[in-house]
Amino acid sequence: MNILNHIIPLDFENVIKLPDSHKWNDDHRSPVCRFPHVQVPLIDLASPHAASLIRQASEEWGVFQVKSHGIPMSLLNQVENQTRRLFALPEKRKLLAIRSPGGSRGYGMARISSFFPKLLWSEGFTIIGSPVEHAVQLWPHDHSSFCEIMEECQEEMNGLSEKLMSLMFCSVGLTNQDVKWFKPTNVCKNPQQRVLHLNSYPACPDPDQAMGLAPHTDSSLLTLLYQGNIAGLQVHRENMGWVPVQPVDGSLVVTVGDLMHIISNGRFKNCLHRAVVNRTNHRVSIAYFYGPPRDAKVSPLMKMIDTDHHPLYRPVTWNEYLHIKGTYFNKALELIRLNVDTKLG
Ligand SMILES: C=C1C[C@]23C[C@@]1(O)CC[C@H]2[C@@]12CCC[C@@](C)(C(=O)O1)[C@H]2[C@@H]3C(=O)O
Ligand SMILES: O=C(O)CCC(=O)C(=O)O
Ligand SMILES: [Fe+2]
Repeated sequence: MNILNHIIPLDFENVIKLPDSHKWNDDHRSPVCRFPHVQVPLIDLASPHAASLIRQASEEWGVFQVKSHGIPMSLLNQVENQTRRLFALPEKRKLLAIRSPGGSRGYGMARISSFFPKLLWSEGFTIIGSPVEHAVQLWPHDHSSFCEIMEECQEEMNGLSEKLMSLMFCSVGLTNQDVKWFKPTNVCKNPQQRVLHLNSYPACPDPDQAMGLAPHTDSSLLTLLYQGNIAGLQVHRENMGWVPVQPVDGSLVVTVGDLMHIISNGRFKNCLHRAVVNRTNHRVSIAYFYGPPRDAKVSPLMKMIDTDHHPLYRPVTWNEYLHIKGTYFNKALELIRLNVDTKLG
């Protein structure tokens, strides 16, 4: 298959029947959890117990939803509207901002697509740092509202990610000083660290055979996801299967990424998740990937290691890990795992 087939999405506007290239078989579309009462934890960040609830959710699930998070609903609505505005553009215009092969920024199918035998019923747009360069191509005379709203979103999501990181550290007895590279400032100075990814899942003529976003874990420390009020995200829980994450008005989903799994020395679960599609509604979601400074080596934190808990992973930078993930996908963690006999020091 041509490499661009995994970057250029289908022109969904003009499709009335699911093409074979997008028909997934049952092995890939394993069913949802049989217990409807099983729900991803919803945590009120205003609660005095927030830190311990986050620890428990991160150890058991690797995912939770948060409310009272402080990001104004008006901003989330504007981000959703701008996202819909972008994906409603004609395919020809969106292709002006196409991601280059091997690149990370711009319009296209999610990078994981090339690791699966069938194509995804979705399109995405990744912003790293300033969105301006691509926004000018999309709206030559009217890009400023998109840029202002996306930049404000990056700033707010960065602040919330830092707050959640501090709570997670605190919940396992760490202070911010225990983590050399973690310097919460509330203002994200390094543009490379502001990764915002917009997802679009058009209504699908045969949702049971299609896949919005195939099962994956995120490479980040944490991912914040706004999914509006249309369901589609499912998380995998051992012994239960795929659990749908019900949208809760104004709340955000927080998933633990691979790098958090590494620095917690396996204590926090990295969350395997996927997105399914539906017949009637065009769903969009907005993901903010929070990671360490690009050149900082991250490794299991000293306080997570003792004679019973040897370090499980070697040090990696976020850039290096993204490269390994982009090449080996779900084998990436295995490839940086240390031998069980490796001793401290
Ligand atoms: C920082 C990043 C995380 C990401 C790869 C990227 O360089 C930019 C896009 C991100 C994304 C979004 C959709 C799912 C995902 C697995 C993918 O294919 O591209 C993630 C990547 C990731 O977490 O590895
Ligand atoms: O759209 C969703 O619910 C999931 C998005 C996601 O997993 C991602 O962007 O990494
Ligand atoms: Fe994801």
